[in-house]
Amino acid sequence: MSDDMLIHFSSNSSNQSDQSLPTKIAKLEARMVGKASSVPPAQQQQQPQPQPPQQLQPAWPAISSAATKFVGVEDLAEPSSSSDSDDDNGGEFLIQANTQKRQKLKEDDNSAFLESVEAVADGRQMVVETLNSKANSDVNRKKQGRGRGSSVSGRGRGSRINDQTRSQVSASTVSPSNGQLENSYPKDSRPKEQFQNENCSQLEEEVASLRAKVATLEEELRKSLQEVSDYQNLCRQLEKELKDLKDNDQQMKPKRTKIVSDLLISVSKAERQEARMKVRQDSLRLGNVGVIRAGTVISETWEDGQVLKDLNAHLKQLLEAKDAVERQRKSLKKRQSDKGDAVDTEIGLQEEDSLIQDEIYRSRLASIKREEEVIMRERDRYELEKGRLIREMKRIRDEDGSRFNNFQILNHRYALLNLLGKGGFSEVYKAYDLVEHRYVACKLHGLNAQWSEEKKQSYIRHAIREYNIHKTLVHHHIVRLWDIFEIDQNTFCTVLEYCSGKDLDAVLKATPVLPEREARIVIVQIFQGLVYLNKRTQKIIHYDLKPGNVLIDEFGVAKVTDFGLSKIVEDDVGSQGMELTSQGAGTYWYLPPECFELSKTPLISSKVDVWSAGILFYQMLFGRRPFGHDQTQERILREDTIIKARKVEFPSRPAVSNEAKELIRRCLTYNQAERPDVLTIAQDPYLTYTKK
Ligand SMILES: Nc1ncnc2c1ncn2[C@@H]1O[C@H](COP(=O)(O)OP(=O)(O)OP(=O)(O)O)[C@@H](O)[C@H]1O
Repeated sequence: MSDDMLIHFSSNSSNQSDQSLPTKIAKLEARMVGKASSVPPAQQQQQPQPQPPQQLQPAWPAISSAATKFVGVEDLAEPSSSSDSDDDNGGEFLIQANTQKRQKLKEDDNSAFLESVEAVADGRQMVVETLNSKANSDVNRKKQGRGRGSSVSGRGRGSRINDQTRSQVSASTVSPSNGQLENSYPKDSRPKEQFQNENCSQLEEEVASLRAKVATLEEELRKSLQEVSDYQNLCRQLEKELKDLKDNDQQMKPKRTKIVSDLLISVSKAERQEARMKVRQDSLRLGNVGVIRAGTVISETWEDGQVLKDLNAHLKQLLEAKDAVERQRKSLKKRQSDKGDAVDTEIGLQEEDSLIQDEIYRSRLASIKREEEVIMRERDRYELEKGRLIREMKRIRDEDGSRFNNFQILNHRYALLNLLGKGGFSEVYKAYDLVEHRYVACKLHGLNAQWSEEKKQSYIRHAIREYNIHKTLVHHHIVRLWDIFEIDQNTFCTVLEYCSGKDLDAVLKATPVLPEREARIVIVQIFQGLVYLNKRTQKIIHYDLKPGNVLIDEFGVAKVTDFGLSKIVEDDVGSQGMELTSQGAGTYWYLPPECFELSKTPLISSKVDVWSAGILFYQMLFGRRPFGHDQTQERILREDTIIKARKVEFPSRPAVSNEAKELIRRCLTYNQAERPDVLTIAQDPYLTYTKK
């Protein structure tokens, strides 16, 4: 690291330095120890041999040589004959040379003056170089002492010092504009020796400051190295801690899983207890299932609870009161007509009495009616509660009868909690995924042990097909399917995204009519899911859209589920649609007329889902289905109810916007060819929201 840093420093400085610095340093070193310059032999040959002072050439050529060099300050690094031949007494030679030069100056003022200054500068330069060379050799010695000497770094620093010094020399001596002396060193007023000494001390100061900088940098480097080593130690320590934590985590995993599932189980047990307690309390108010025995046949019947009994008794009383008042009113009218032949004055009085009496009866009847309405509303509310109670009783009974009710952990990861509900061939449990740490819905598909092997295989094929379709669907308004696995020979499980709210069927049972605004946002979400199904490369017809297959979570997000009857639209399907091979399946109130076509195999498309969505929307708005609402599936089929469903009628109440009605009309277009498909109807302005 320290070497890198040094190389870095030196490479930076060498960018600005002259390239001949090693040569110069070598020369300076040679001067200092009195040896020959270490420049390459070829270069040495061209240079004049050093001469003893008494044999020194007259100053003029030496000065002129120095002056030639000084003119090009950037060329200072080039070896000159005078500087090359200088030893440690070089300063002295220059003093001599300058003395001669002063004489010459008198003869030639301008040129000689300039040359003199240049020679002085050259002398300074040499002193600088000598000092720098010393500084460099100090630094190098230090580095070599640490076994990390680098000629590159030594050169870099030296060259930088030289560059700085050179630029100072040039700046202080010659004006770049006119080449005239700026006279920071007066040529005649001070003796040369003093001048040299001043320069020397100045340069020594610089060298000292540079040494101080080097020392600071070395100190910083030492600190950085210490920091690096500290960080490395810290890293090693943290790595070890992380590894320990991971090992610990691995060891703790089964324990943690056990704690989580135990907690979940105790919460679920508490919920089960609470649910049963609530059912018991509600049964007292709302009713219970009783058993009727008729000979050997035992059947179940519903017995209303006290609240409903009281309400019904109250209603009966009101009815009796109403009958009584009406009877009184009738007899009053009869009396009036019987006394029609009385005297005029009496008639006047009696008429007024009769009118008042009649008004009393009328008023009483109106008040009974009002009371009756209140009680009826209350009874309806209790009836809905009763419906909920009956469903909850059924769920509890199914849970108690389920073989999965004892909190098993399936597939080593899904902790089964409480039963959500039971469908035709499946039980859906709320469960907790101990790997992904989220709630899921585990749908347990049970094959009837009595079924033939062929039927079992067909059911499994069907479920795998559903899984393969469903697992590829990833959309906010479609319930995700996470997993599928076998439990035993007759049971397998699909793992679904858990929706914390209710299904739309339960919502509509609790509140059969939704305000238009709420119904609209539900249908919009359903259509968004349908659009997704129809924008995929492999288009899908859901085929079983009904309130029970729309789940609404606690935040009000609606999601389409149950792809058990869905169809993949193959690429080669014509514009009319694909053949319906599973005719008869589905929920008839929600299927379009083409699905009941018997004369030929019906062709179906996404327009089936458009029809079903239209029925759903109608039901949310008006509290009933538009076709065959009170009929059974069997009767719908027998009476061709849907085949006859040519036109949709709207009740006058509740009031619903024309846009909503128009959307329903479009969805329930009888003729399949004229009915818009999913992508077309999704463009309906009613199904899009824009900022007003
Ligand atoms: N992903 C889920 N999240 C939460 N509850 C669910 C989920 N899937 C189903 N349920 C609930 O489980 C119960 C049973 O669901 P299932 O789909 O088996 O019923 P179904 O639609 O009545 O039956 P079938 O599929 O035979 O028509 C329903 O009450 C439903 O609301």
